[in-house]
Amino acid sequence: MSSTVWWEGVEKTRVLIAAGCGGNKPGELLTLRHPKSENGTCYLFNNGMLQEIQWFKQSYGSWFLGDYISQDGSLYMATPVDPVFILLPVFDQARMKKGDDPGKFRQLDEILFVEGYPEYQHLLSLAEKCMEIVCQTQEVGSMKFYRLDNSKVLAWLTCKVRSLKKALPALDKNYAAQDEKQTLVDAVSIVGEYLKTEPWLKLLYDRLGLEFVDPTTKETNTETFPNAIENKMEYSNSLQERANKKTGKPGKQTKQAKVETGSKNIRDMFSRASMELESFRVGLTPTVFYIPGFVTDQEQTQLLDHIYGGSGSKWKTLKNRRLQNWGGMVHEKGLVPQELPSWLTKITAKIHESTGLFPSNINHVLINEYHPDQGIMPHQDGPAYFPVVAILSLGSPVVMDFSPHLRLRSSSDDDISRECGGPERDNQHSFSVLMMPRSLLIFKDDAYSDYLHGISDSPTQCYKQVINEAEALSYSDNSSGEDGDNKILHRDQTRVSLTCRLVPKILDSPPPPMAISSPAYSRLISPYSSPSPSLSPAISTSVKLNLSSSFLPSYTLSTTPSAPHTPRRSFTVRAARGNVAKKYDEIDAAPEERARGITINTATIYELMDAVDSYIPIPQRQTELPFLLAVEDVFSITGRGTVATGRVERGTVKVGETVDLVGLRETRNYTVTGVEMFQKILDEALAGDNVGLLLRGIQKADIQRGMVLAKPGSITPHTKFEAIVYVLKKEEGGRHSPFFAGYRPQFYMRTTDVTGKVTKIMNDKDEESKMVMPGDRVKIVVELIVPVACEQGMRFAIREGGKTVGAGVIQSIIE
Ligand SMILES: O=C(O)CCC(=O)C(=O)O
Ligand SMILES: [Fe+2]
Repeated sequence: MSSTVWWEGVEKTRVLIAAGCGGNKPGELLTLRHPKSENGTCYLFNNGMLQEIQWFKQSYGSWFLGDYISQDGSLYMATPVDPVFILLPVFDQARMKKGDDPGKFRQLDEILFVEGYPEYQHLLSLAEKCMEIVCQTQEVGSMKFYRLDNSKVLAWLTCKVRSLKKALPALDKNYAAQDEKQTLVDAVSIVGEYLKTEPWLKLLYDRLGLEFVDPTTKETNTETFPNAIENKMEYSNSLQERANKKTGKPGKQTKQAKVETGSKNIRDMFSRASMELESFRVGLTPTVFYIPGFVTDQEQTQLLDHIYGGSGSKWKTLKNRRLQNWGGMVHEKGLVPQELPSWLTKITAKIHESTGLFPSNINHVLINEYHPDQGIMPHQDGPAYFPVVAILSLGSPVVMDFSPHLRLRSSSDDDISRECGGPERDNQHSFSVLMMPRSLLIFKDDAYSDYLHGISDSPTQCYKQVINEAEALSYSDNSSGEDGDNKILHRDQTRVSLTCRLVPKILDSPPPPMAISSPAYSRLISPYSSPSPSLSPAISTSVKLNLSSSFLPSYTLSTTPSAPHTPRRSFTVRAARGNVAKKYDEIDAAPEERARGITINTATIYELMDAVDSYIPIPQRQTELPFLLAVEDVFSITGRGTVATGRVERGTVKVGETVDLVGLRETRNYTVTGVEMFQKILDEALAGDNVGLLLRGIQKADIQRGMVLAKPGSITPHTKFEAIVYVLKKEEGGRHSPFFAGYRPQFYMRTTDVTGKVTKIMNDKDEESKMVMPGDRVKIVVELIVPVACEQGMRFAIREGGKTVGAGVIQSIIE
């Protein structure tokens, strides 16, 4: 989905259409080197997505924006680009390869230190996520080192070219009409727009067995947005001239023009799918997508025929269901691959291409079969597949429950009354999804890492409170589940699901078996250790986490101490919605689950909760102070208005009250017209509550993370302050080198990073000093580039591209 936003705070207002911005966050403009031309080029970085900016201009035209006319009638369009292309030359250079030697392994922050281009540092976490696909990595302690690997780069490029070649005929008749080899050449030349001729493009031609064609004429046609470090939205007219000068070879002119219009679409296509995916997002947070009718009836039948058609030996019987494993064996260190059969690659390619979420083809599929009274225990999928999983459902519908990790609640007495969404349900953070046959469920990131997912083994399930009821039911021809108001689903058929994931790490052979196999040792190193029979019977522990509000630490937890001779405890807790007590240990212990890479180490969770509970005092809610909430996210709710979410840091706020919106822009005030907690409407919110505040008269674009909502007049925005900071040492994960006055890191203040400059450095005695070494504690003066709501005593972190390098507290406000 694209949205049009005003881009303010740059010298001249421009109109930019950007993908997936959601309208309220224009994102950051970063100046990076174009991967082909190496010229400084402006990219948009938003929501973890890197986008290149294209520029379109008509000879005459201006924009009418509200009551303002922007004379620049150009249209800037941001389209997602695979960051691997952009980072490739940087990683290439960083390995300092000479001749045939493979070069050096380097840490990400070193690699991204590009002379004259400090904004590469913003891509740190993105690089961490995406560059393993083209790098070899080595871990030493907590440090990770990367080195670009030519064969991986070529494999990745070949894959890009192949999927592009496959997609071209569907996009443009010209491609459909030509022969395959020509389409391959066209695909390479499109990909080549993002590659330096030496070495990549030549190597790629070579690998594909094509004759290398000098693509220099293409380079002049680049229409990406050029660099302007000081004035981000300035552009050079020469670009337009260049764009107009089509320098294609004579006779190829028409073809060239066609390829170019096509190529714009095609560039988008790398991520267009993920833009469209946005419309399938369900629930507010975290990231869950539900796509009804992902496969047709016919495709469903064909898949089931293949699943049941084989020899039958593929099925493995588990305790509570049957399972087929396709794609190879997953080990903690990666996948020992086995080719997927073509009927599976067909469906996985469809998932890969239409969602745009997997960096390369899905290579692992689990097929689970559930009879109506079978389910899967709450679990987390293994780290090998992080961060995304796609589950295709066939056969009977079912409800999948998600419950947050550290907040597993006990089998308290009201569980049964709660089971179907009774009024007392207080599981603010749990949620459920109705999975209809032929649908695709995708969950990623937080939903993958911070929640357990499971399916109860009850043949009837309640779908009253699912986050996707409308989406699931509107598409379904099956309304037999409706049972008055109770919304009970009768699972009267077998369900089959395909859990489709990508294991990026490929192993050549299985890792050697563990040399030491004592249970105590394996418990230390693996979350999957089996209980030793001699240590049973285990002691049961009752855990009561009272999460009546979202004020995190306000639970009580009582445990029956384990007897001294029983080092292992068993924990009996209830599934978030089930009325059947579950032994989570069963999952820890089940070798089949372990082999599947499922991880749940509940014992450690409870040990951790024990420790947390006895260690951290319950904080007092600071309800007496003036209200303040730091905005974490903003949503636009059709028909209702704009909702800002976040945790109330202090004070209280009631419906009808006026609040100031402070920071990043001029302070304005708005009326709170609604206060909501997870699925609960409230009259007021107190310090510690995680809430959404519905605000009157505000557009989504006017409010963003980093602003605060506060009692009018209680806090003001500032750009300059004096602070005491501690700069982390290298060993503490901090910088390796000193910094000087003029240093420009990001200051993480409440919910956002703001760039700022350290303008003055002072030692303990208030004498000005020149340099700050890692490990130093100093006083500094900071000037932020935008005003932020801040005050004396406020803490912040100093970060470089997402990595914390220091911490500080504001001593006094200067401006
Ligand atoms: O069958 C499902 O929908 C869930 C399967 C699952 O969670 C898994 O295979 O890890
Ligand atoms: Fe799972």
